[in-house]
Parts: sequence; structure tokens; C-alpha cells
Amino acid sequence: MTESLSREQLNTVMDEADLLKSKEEVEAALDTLAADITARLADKMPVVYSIMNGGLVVAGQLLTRLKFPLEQGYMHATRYRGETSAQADLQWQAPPSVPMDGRTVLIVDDIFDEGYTLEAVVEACKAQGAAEVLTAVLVDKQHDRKAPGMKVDFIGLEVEDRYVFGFGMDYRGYWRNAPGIYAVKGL
Ligand SMILES: O=P(O)(O)OC[C@H]1O[C@H](OP(=O)(O)OP(=O)(O)O)[C@H](O)[C@@H]1O
Ligand code: HPA
Repeated sequence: MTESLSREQLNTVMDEADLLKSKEEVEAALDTLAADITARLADKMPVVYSIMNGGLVVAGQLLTRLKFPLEQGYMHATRYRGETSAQADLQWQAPPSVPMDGRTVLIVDDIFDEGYTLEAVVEACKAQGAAEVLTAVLVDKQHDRKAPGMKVDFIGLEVEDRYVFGFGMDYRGYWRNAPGIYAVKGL
């Protein structure tokens, strides 16, 4: 783990960051995501899992836009663990909290970056007997380093290939609470 940052350093990160998507743009994207998900899943009584920690804010803001019966659960899988580049292994810190045997499952996360996290989560859901597994992310980062063959079913916004934070995404563990999507200066 790299050295922890001071409050002053963290405030500087925010002051110097580039705003890529405003709160209003994110909220409009969440409305569209919710409409697309509703069209596909309204009659499925799905289990909607947030991938902790990053998926917490997106799932929270998405769920109240979904006006059909669903169950909500969480799981925690992490590759980055507070760093700005991925570690070799995916760590499971909390397994799925609601049984999914025979169910339609929707996985909600903040970002589709290289895609190895979502790929492993989808595989884990299938191994646990889910009938159908769909994925939704707020942000799809644009680059050519994606896990081969990995596709996401519902995407809110596209962002350029920079390290981003806000709306659930962290910079070194902080600023998940930022009300917009920001790119760190120099990253
Ligand atoms: O597409 P990938 O390259 O696999 O990266 C995306 C994943 O990385 C982040 O999680 P992280 O590992 O940082 O855990 P956290 O949510 O607890 O911060 C993010 O929340 C996604 O789950
Ligand atoms: O750009 C990112 N920001 C925050 N978390 C992430 N996890 C993968 N990529 C990112």
C-alpha cells in the first residue's frame, strides 16, 4: 500500500481535477440506465447486487429509479484495493449476500475499466446457479485493454482513458462522495 495522503493533499487532488461529467449529466445517465433496465427486467423479479465498494453510490441512486419488484444484495470483490492500478489477483472480501439459484441477477458497479472484476463476478454468479446474469455500470472507460470478450449489458456514460473518481469511484480510498465524475490531474 502506498503512503496515506493528508487532508490538504486530498483537497488539492479535487481542486486540480478535471470535471468530465457533471452531477446533472450523471443523473440524466442514471435515468436512461433505469429506463433501459426496466424495459428488460421489469417482469423478472431480479436480485440486484451492488459490487462494493464502488457500486454502492450507483446502486443507491439507481435502485430508487426502478419501479418494479426486486431484491437487493451486495458482494465485495476488489482488484485495486486503494491503488490506482490493479493488483494481480481479485480478492473476495464478502461473498454474495442473497441466494441466486435460478434467479435473474443484475450486477451493478461503478466502472467497467479492464473488466476483469465484472468477468469474475459474472462467473461466480453463474457458478452459484443464477439463471441469467446481466451487468450495469455507470461508466465505461474507453481503451483497448478490456478483458477479451467481456461485454456489459447497460452502460451509463463513456469516459476517456484517465483515472477517474466520484459517484462511488475512489482516488486512493477517498472522494467516492464527489458529486460528479472527475479525472485526477496527470493520471
Ligand atoms: O474493470 P476493472 O479493471 O476490473 O476495474 C473495475 C473495478 O475496480 C473498482 O473496484 P476496486 O477493485 O477498486 O474495489 P473497490 O470498489 O472496493 O474500490 C471498481 O469499483 C470496479 O469494481
Ligand atoms: O479509473 C478508476 N477510478 C476508480 N476506480 C477504478 N477502478 C478501476 N478503474 C478505476
